[in-house]
Amino acid sequence: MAITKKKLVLIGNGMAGVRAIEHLLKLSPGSYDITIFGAEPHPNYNRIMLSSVLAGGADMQEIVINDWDWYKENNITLHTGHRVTKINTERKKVTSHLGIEAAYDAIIIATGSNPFMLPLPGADKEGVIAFRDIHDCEVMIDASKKYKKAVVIGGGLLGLEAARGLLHLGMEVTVVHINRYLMERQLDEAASRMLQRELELQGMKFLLQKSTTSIKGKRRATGLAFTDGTEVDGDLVVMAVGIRPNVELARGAGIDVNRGIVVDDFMQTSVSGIYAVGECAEHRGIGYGLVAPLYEQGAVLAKHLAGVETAGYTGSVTSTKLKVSGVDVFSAGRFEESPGTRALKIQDELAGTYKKIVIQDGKLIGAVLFGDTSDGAELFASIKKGESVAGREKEILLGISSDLLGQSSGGNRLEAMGEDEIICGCNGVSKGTIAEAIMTKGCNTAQAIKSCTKASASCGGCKPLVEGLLTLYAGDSLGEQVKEGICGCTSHSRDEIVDGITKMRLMSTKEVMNVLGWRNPEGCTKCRPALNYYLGMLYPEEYVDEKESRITNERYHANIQKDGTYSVVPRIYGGVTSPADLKKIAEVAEKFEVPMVKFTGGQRIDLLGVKKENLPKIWAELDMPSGHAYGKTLRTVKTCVGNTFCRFGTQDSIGMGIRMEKAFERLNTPAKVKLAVSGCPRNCAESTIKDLGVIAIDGGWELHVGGNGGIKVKATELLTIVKTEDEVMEWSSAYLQLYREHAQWNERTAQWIERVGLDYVKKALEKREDRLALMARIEKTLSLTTDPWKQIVETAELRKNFEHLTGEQSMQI
Ligand SMILES: Cc1cc2nc3c(=O)[nH]c(=O)nc-3n(C[C@H](O)[C@H](O)[C@H](O)COP(=O)(O)OP(=O)(O)OC[C@H]3O[C@@H](n4cnc5c(N)ncnc54)[C@H](O)[C@@H]3O)c2cc1C
Ligand SMILES: NC(=O)c1ccc[n+]([C@@H]2O[C@H](COP(=O)([O-])OP(=O)(O)OC[C@H]3O[C@@H](n4cnc5c(N)ncnc54)[C@H](O)[C@@H]3O)[C@@H](O)[C@H]2O)c1
Ligand code: SF4
Ligand code: FES
Repeated sequence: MAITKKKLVLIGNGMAGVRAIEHLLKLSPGSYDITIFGAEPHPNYNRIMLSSVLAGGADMQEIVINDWDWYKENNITLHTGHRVTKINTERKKVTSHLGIEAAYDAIIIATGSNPFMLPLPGADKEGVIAFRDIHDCEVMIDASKKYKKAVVIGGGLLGLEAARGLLHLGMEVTVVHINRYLMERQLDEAASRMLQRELELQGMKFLLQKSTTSIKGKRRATGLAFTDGTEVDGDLVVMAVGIRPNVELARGAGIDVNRGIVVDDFMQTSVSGIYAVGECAEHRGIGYGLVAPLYEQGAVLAKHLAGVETAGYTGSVTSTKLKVSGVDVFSAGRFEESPGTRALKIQDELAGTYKKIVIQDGKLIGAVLFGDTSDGAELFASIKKGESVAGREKEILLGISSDLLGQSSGGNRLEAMGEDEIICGCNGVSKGTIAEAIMTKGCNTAQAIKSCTKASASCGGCKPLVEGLLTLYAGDSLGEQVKEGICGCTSHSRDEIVDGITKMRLMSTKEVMNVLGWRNPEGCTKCRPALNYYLGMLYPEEYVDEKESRITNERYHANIQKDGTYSVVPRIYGGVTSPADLKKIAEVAEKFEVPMVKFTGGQRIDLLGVKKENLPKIWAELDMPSGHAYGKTLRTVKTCVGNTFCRFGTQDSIGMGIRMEKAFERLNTPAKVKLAVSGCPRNCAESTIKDLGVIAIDGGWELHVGGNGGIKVKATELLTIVKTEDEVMEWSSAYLQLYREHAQWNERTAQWIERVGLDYVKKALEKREDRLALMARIEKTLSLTTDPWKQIVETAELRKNFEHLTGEQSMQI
């Protein structure tokens, strides 16, 4: 007797529903007769990637998840362009708006959400749209060809991704946000302000704390009017103010509906045989608006329908990553402080990074990252795991918990993960799938894994984990790593850019961006200072430094402090001062009422709390060179007393240090450079945690390189041993120039040497002729430098400009 298959109807051909079907087909192939209704006229596609389509990072073909053939191959009856309007629970059939009927034994409702459209006067005008599907995307692309100005209402994830896409399409974009700061559902205020500054640099405009009252225009929208009486112009209005679960169909069928369709842990609704997954569902009072939890729901439902034992769905912790090129923002879990939680934060204005972690009962429960999101995947894994991080909080904050992935708790966490555990939430790719791609399909680069499994193809947040699995499974046979651009504005690597600049003799940042095809023609805070550095390094004589491409502190020649004041650190060669200089510093501190005078770790004197307008006056009165305590340049040469006074000293460390500092001061370098000279191996100047540390020995000097005493403490490695002070200068010059010519911008010597290997450095410096050539180039560069404080003090124009800059501008790079 032929067994009649059960009839399963999926309503909604979107991400969550089709995902459940994919799982079901794997778990129990052929056990159901499947019919799918989809209101959109397309096969199943990756909605997440619409942002990338708009921003030029992907085309429509690339975002299809399952093409038409997939439905045929799996014997699925597909009705696209058919909106189901009725579920008849008595006769057990569904009907579409065009009259097609399908009988069912089981139904999955996966109707997603509707974008919330503010019920404003004028909301029905032409040019007012949401951003939800391919059609909306096409409308925006068309509008950008005819109109100039766009307004996006809503500064959440969707609004900002829409705005970035519209900028890419050449429109002027204003984002109107109701809150005090952007993305308040994912970020705290500090991260949000940094994000806003970065997006402003990309050309986005913002109107915060604005409540829209109406949409202006006759037939077509021409702008918005606000409650405070102000207005903004715009020929395209995109509403991105949140979503509402699409529940009307379920409600009409008598299914229990709250905000979403109420489901139990097996995605079962209040009506037997009818299930719901995705954004339309409400589980334990929560409706999710991100793919990762919806895919988890789909996996549970598929098991349940296939009769495979499952513990059920218990809810998800979520993480988000804004998909805007040139800006790295990550948020996970409960990032807001509340009673009983402890928040630790670290902010580096210079590098433009911010990190916040939130801890409760010794466990990590939330995190916010800006500028550098490389720890995101690991932090998220720890949050999900709910493991104790007690005693490791500081390490985690500073990113030196070498192995949040778990080595500290015995064995690598990636190794310990189950095959079914999800690595890429956006695409629902498990560890097992990636492992199989690496081991049986020869995918030995992150790019190959992406093409093969789609892992890391959407927000990119899982990339560190994918790379971790590559190392785990491919080990030594790792192929060429994915080609990464220096930032989201370009896919060119540092070496390709430097090569391009040299071969085509490109002479300005704009020219580089144009000729090398930057995706974002304005560049961002990562690439602009980097290009400025590379051009200055390659053309020391011809290139005119672009002040506007420098970070704030370098433009002001002082470090901005948290209260907006600055710090002044004069150059004190080798840390050796004189009564006359000390008097001068004291008088200046008194006269300008400097609130704090402090000795720095690098043996300098820091005048803290100086008002911006007083900077040139203080520099004039001090009449001392800039200590460059603010720049990517030589900071200090720390010295011990050496054989001049110390009974252990074997050489004149003070003399050597002063000679080095006088030689290399004002040198632009990829990242800050700190030096030290110790008079004997007791190493009182801490030479072994410096970028270049010199240690005197009997009859000579040891040169140590690649140390770091900052966030990631690293001891130096021995480069060479020399006999004379002249040789110290020759090797130091050659080493610093090699670093200048080969490191990536913002890469400290420690990271550079870790990347290229000490052997590479030794080999490049072993021949004297090579050292002399490098030395000649550094000397040329050094001969062209001037003291910036002196220059500003002596140039009325520079001084005037300086004084006229506003506080707001000072916060931008
Ligand atoms: C531009 C954009 C970017 C995003 N980026 C991210 C991101 O980076 N990360 C992330 O996690 N999430 C992101 N999201 C959210 C994510 O896309 C959604 O959470 C996800 O698509 C929801 O899946 P779903 O299946 O529940 O709904 P959908 O994917 O919306 O699918 C529902 C489908 O059902 C159809 N439908 C509705 N009613 C009926 C009916 N009565 N009959 C037949 N068909 C019907 C709809 O037309 C739709 O095609 C983004 C969303 C957008 C719009
Ligand atoms: N990268 C990602 O993960 C990503 C990208 C896009 C969309 N999404 C998802 O898509 C869904 C929709 O995104 P969304 O950004 O629209 O939703 P959202 O609810 O996260 O954000 C909406 C924003 O609009 C603001 N807002 C509300 N009313 C307003 C008004 N009258 N005027 C101005 N601003 C107003 C809110 O303050 C809020 O910040 C969400 O579930 C989101 O998670 C995720
Ligand atoms: S490093 Fe040696 S020479 Fe220098 S102060 Fe210490 S003991 Fe003296
Ligand atoms: S988690 Fe977003 S692409 Fe993998």
